[in-house]
Amino acid sequence: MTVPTVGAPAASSPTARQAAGPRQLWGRLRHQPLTLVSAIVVLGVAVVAAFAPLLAPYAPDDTDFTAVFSPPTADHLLGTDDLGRDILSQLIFAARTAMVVAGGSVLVAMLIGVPFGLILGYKGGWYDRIGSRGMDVADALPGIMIGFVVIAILGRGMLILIFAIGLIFSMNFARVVRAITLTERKKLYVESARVSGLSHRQVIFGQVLPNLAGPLAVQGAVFLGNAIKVEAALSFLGLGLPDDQPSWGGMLRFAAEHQADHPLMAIPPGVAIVVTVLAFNLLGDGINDALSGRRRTRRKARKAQRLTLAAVEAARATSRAEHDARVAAAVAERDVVLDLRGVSVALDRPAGEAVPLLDDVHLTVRRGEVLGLLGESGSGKSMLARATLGMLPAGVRLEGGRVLLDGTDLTAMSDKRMRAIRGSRLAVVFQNPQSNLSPVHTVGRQLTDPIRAHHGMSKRDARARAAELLELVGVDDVQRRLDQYPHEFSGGMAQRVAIAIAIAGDPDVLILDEATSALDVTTQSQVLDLVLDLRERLGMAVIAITHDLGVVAETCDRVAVMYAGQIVEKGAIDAVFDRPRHPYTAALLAAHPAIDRDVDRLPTIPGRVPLAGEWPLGCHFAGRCAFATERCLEAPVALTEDVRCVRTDEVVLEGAHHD
Ligand SMILES: Nc1ncnc2c1ncn2[C@@H]1O[C@H](COP(=O)(O)OP(=O)(O)OP(=O)(O)O)[C@@H](O)[C@H]1O
Repeated sequence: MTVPTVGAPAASSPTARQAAGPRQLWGRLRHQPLTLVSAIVVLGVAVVAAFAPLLAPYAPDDTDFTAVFSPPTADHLLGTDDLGRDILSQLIFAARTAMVVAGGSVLVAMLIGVPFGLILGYKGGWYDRIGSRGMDVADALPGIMIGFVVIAILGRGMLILIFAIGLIFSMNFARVVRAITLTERKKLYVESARVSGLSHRQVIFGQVLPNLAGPLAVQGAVFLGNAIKVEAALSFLGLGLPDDQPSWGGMLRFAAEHQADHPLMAIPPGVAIVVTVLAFNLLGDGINDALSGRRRTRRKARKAQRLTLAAVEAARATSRAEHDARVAAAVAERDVVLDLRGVSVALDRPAGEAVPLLDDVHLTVRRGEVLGLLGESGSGKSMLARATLGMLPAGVRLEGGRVLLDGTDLTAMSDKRMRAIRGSRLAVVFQNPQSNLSPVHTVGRQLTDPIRAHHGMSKRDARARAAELLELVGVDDVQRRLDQYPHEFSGGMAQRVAIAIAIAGDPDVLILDEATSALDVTTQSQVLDLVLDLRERLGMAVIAITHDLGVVAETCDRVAVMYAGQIVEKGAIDAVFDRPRHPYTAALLAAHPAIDRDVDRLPTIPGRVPLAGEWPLGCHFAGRCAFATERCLEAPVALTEDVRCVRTDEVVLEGAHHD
């Protein structure tokens, strides 16, 4: 059902839109003279349409038989037709018809197309496959034919015309919205919204839809022009509006009938159609360019970083030593809040076989402790977090094991109950501070939404609580900050806001998925200190997922080292870092620079982490790890490269292989 669009711009993506705040947008539009002229023309047509009875010298159906087919005169600036009706007045009233039909049909197209595209893009899978095939079929039909059919069935009239044109364009909107939603749903702010416990409806319409405002504005402008074209075409063919309603297409049809004797009559409606359609298209193009323009590079010099890395490390080391002793004693006393028992996760390949992504992971986290989940890229850290949150990606499923939160098995819970758990008892903060936040909502709105969802507070109380939370995470001037958008926050401040949103539901466990990796070292240190402070004040457990041994050493009480979907070693920080028992842990530690180690060249781990599906079956460290002498020899079979190592509570030796 697509109608070819003359010069239709590609819809700008929300990501591009994110780069432009309202002021930046206006700044860019000001430098696009063609867009400004188009906007003035569109505005002019809209004003003429709105005030047609005041502006037109005559009513559109006023006849003057003394001035039939009059050329332009002082009384009739554009002349008259065969009944002596004033052409200028008809043109002005026809502008009103054009704007009403165009606006109405774009509204109808959006009402049908936007929810359809949102659902296909957000749900994906079968919804998307079936819906997309439906859109393909609709695309194969010429749009104007759809108009003919609707009008043939329902008859002629303004509302029917609006519905027919809206139907023609609805699938264009659906296609654009679906494509953008497919990208948006993978973004971290959508994941954050889901983790914060919002329902699918709230996420789709509250989070994703506002991000489509830019592309929809562009599409809307272009399709307003196209709707005017289609209305004119149908009226020209005598299928649009009834003859007593003035329309540019109807005027053209009349002019065509009298073309031989009065060739100039076609000029006024023709020019009106061309100028208006062109203005809408250029306006759409201009908005698109302004939305997707690159953010101007800021030339502000960055403040010199006064603290050297060594000074930061030294300062932290002193406070850490005291802190560690205090926390270690407290943690040992505390009870287990999260218990992962034999969690296995697999990816279903279309061919049928299942590829393991997590293999029999056992992990416990105590109340108030900070557990570091360490491992190279692809080792399965994020997948473990997702399995814990019950948010596995499409095609990936839990194959076995249990996730116990305070003794309750989350894997047996319904989707609805899990949504209530996420954001209230389990929370997560992702890596990129800005991507954690929706670019089109104020920080206040992003904080109050989960607060209201979980605590059922009034708007006013939720705002007061949001202000408290911002203060808690160290944001100043909170009332002003609540009304600001994420792009007005620095990286560190945005991450504080993301943490405030995560702790809004007073979670028992906060997962930081590389939450400080994108920050500079000073800001990283401040955010980590904040997390340590919060866990002491709120008593929550923290799982810090990271590649960074420094972060683990400074922040965590215990560490679990992951490799190829398994935990290969876990234990207290001092034990694992000072006396690694698994060769992979030892290699990882050796590859990390240390301030007290003077080496020309750091050792590296040769090879690469095997991809999922390529994991070795046997233990490749047989006889080489400290643990082998203690436990592996107890294995019931002779230990060879093809034999899996025995698993124990504290150390699992399995398939770590790097050559
Ligand atoms: N959506 C997905 N579908 C299928 N496989 C996936 C998906 N996401 C990750 N994987 C696979 O699961 C394995 C573990 O990936 P995961 O993202 O958990 O690693 P990670 O340790 O968190 O890595 P990084 O530090 O780079 O985030 C990898 O082999 C990866 O290719």
